Amino acid sequence: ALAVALRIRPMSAAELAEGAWPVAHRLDEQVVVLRDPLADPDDVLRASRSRQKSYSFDVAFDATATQETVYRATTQSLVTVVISGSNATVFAYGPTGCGKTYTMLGTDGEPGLCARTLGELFQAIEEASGDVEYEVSMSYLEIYNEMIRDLLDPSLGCLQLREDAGGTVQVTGITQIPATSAHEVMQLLARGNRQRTQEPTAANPTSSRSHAVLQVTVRRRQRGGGLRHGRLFMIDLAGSERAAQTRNHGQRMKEGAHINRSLLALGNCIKALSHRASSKYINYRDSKLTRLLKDSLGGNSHTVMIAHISPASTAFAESRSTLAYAHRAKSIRTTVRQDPLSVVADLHREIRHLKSQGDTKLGRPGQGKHRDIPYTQAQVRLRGARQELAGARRQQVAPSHLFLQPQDPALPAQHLLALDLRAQRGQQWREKEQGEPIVPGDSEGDSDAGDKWLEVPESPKVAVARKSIAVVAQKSLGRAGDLAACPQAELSRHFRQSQQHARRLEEALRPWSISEEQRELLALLRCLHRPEREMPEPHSHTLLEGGLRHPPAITTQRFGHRRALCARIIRQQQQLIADHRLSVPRPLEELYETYLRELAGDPGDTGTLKVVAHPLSPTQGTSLPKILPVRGAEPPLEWDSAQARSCDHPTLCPDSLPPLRPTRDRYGWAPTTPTHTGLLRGVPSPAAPQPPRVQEDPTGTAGGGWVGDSAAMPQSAGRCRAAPRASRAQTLCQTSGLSTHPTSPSTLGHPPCTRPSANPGGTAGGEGQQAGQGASAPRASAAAATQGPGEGRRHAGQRSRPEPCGCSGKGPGGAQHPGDAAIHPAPSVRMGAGRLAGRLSFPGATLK
Ligand SMILES: Nc1ncnc2c1ncn2[C@@H]1O[C@H](COP(=O)(O)OP(=O)(O)OP(=O)(O)O)[C@@H](O)[C@H]1O
Repeated sequence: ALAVALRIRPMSAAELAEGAWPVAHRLDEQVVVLRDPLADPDDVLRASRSRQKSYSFDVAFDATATQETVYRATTQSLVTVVISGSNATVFAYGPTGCGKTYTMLGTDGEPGLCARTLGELFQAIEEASGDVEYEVSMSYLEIYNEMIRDLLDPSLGCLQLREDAGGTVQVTGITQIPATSAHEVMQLLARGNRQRTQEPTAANPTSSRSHAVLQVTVRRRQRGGGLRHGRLFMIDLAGSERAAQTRNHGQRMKEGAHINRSLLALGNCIKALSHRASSKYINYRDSKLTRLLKDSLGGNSHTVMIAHISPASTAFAESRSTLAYAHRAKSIRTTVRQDPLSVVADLHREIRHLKSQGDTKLGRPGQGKHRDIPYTQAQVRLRGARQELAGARRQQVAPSHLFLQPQDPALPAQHLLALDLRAQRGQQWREKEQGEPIVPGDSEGDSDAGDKWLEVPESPKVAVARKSIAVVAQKSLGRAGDLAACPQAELSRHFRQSQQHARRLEEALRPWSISEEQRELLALLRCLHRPEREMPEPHSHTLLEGGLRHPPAITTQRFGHRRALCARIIRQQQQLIADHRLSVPRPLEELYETYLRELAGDPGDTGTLKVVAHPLSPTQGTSLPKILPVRGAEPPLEWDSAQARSCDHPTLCPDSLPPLRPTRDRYGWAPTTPTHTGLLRGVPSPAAPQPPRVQEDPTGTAGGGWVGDSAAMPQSAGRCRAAPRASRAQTLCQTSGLSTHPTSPSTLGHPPCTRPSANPGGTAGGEGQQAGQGASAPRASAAAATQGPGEGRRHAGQRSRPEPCGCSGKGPGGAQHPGDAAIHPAPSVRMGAGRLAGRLSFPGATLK
């Protein structure tokens, strides 16, 4: 893009004399603010209008900026551009008397951009390598009243512009003076300036009445290479002026008109170039200035425009239009093209250079390569190495292919078949047992199926399919015999070997006279192949994961079996609950909810669930009771849930799930009714339900603690409630076919045990609270549960101290010590849904 800089000169003496004040300020390195001096702060009608406007540029300078600063920020970079053979342009633009000539030419003490640029240009040429030759020449012209004059030889008169075949605009017949030093150029420049038309105006006593164009041409010739031309234009434009401001008449006025016309043409070009997408045609022909600047503006040049303004309030209008002009120029984009001929020449030279390098490295003379013995030898060795590398690569890749083969291509088919079979059996069973219409994917129905569907015989079609899959699997296993026989360690070793082999080959190639590029290529190839060694491992992981996601038929079968068992357990428990008209404790509801969600695969509802059919209506039939979400409803019954709450979800702490079958050694519970030999040992048969009995409190201080007993249960502050709990447990065990532990405190009169209180604040309610306070009791239970199951059951406000507890180390909740449960799962169902079933069986056997 065209780089645009803005320079604000200091206030002149004349401006200060006429009482002007500064209205243009540099805000930061790029932003300039112009304040309207006529804006009346008391004008309420224009109060909302902004009285100042900011403009941003590539770089902005104020009065404090030195010539050196301006040079470094704008023009210095162009030196390298020009000596490398490209075009560059720097031009000063602005109203008359704003410092354009000062910036470009400067003074003796403060030389301007021209002197500095030329000084650095020659210095760079001097420092350039001996391979490159430079020739510098210069021409200096002015465009005065639309006429081109040679400032180095004014006698030539009016010169003409023409475009050469390459589209470059040239001034015919202009004097080109070779220069060998900056000093020489500056002398020529001074000579030309003396010829430049300069007249005093009211605005500037040394007003330039023409556009001055210094053209420095640098011819760059690379030894053995092509020739390049770099051109540097340094243009000091005449200042735009207003007749009223300059108070010009006659010739001055005519000059001013020409100046303004050419500047207007320049402005139009800038406008058109800044909207290049919409305006395809750029009219450079309106003035000599724009024709000359065609390359600089329209492309093929690195161009810098330095706009100048006065800070004075009296120059506000000119400053505003200049800022807008320069701001618009900022959006011009230029594309620097290189001389195609010189580019081609450079490329040829590069090719020759590379060829000669290659010849030297391979020991091959430029001519007669086939007769050269070292070259032929190198070719043979290279061919051999190539073959060896290819072999190594094949070896390296082969095991990857083995890994990539699926373990058993028939496996997916088997899975499909198993799923189909399962669905088919479920369908058959339901039709037979329930006569229900079947909804595909009805998981609840599947659960209900129990293990009956397992007994449905396999259809002949499925059996045939299974056999054919087995045959295919056998065949494919035979084909992949190598893989099966080759353990992973062996394959890894194989990879390492081939990798080492490749490295050895690479080492062997190193002393050869191969080029740097070839060596780099080899290294790259090795890097490319390396990941393949590591690839099989993640891939095998993926395969393994896939296998887990699609478990084999046997796993599916097992899972179905467990689910069926689980459903049976739940049914029987429901029967038990219904028969005894027991309320469902909240943890059980939660577990049940989790269970149903697992069945439905829906992690959604978290509301409290309530068994609708319970406790008022006994569970009917064999189907699961319907459970509806009841948000915010308190569970109707307190329940010692410490253990259950300590681990709500079976998948989160599966190891703490209570076993279904009571074991004496761990929990102090043992079945006393060996007649029940089903999966739920100790659970009374639903066919012969016995109502739960309320055990009399041996101490006579509390009721049985069962729901509904709360009214009858007096508060018993500070007393351990383990005894009635144990009594209830005992009662239940009697009714459910379980027996209390022979050494249970409830039967042995509470052998005291000293346990540190886990509830120092005494926030957990005691059993008396639970039983006697109805709905508030579960909260206390929950609080107690947070302190560890089986602990902290005492009344609120009870002080923390070791105290005798009337339990046998199981906690006052009777059977509620960690891991306590009345029913233990059979070993075969202690996984997955079976575990969940174990949790569900828990309250049924420990009910008070
Ligand atoms: N940055 C500056 N620092 C100090 N003096 C400056 C600066 N810029 C301009 N001047 C002074 O302002 C006066 C006018 O400057 P100059 O002749 O360069 O203006 P100009 O834009 O070239 O005017 P014109 O277009 O009429 O030729 C000169 O006396 C010059 O020394």
